[in-house]
Amino acid sequence: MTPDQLKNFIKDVPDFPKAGIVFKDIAPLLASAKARKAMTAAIVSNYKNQKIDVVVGIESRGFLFGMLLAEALEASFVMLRKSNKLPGDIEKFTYDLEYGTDTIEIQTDAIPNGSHVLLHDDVLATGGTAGAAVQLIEKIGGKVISANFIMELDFLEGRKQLGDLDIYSVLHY
Ligand SMILES: O=P(O)(O)OC[C@H]1O[C@H](OP(=O)(O)OP(=O)(O)O)[C@H](O)[C@@H]1O
Ligand SMILES: Nc1ncnc2[nH]cnc12
Repeated sequence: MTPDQLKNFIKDVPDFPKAGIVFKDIAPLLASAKARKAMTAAIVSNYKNQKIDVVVGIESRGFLFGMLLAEALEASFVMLRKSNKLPGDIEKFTYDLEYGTDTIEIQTDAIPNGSHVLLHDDVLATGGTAGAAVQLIEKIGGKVISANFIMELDFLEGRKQLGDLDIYSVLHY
């Protein structure tokens, strides 16, 4: 499936969750086994020659394909969660969203020192979430080698929050 064909599985929902936001709903992509497989294959093929020890998925939509990618890449999977969800010692970071603020957390012992980490989320919008995620992962000893997204909202210039990090987004809007 080409990226243009995969775009048929992303539904635009105007004015959600706030007036003026066009929400990109991945529910049709999740519903189709064929589209899910094509999306996973597109991402995996981009990383086939790279050493990836850990896939970190961002709660909650980042967990969905994050786990499929970890499985396909035979990597570990680690959850980056919203506030007060993870037990034990944690690192946290508060950041701005396209529509509000949020805090993410990771367990301090989740990633062996120096591990090659692929960060995954469904959407790169303003880049606040992904930027916070990279800082948290590196603070606990991971080396983020690339960030990957199902889609990137180019007009919000989120990749500017990620410096010179390698970024691969399957779909662009
Ligand atoms: O680039 P940014 O502006 O930071 O926005 C991107 C983030 O926003 C959405 O998460 P949301 O907070 O809606 O949570 P969800 O995954 O639980 O639906 C999306 O899944 C990304 O994590
Ligand atoms: N417009 C959007 N659609 C879906 N998820 C998002 N996360 C941030 N902005 C979003």
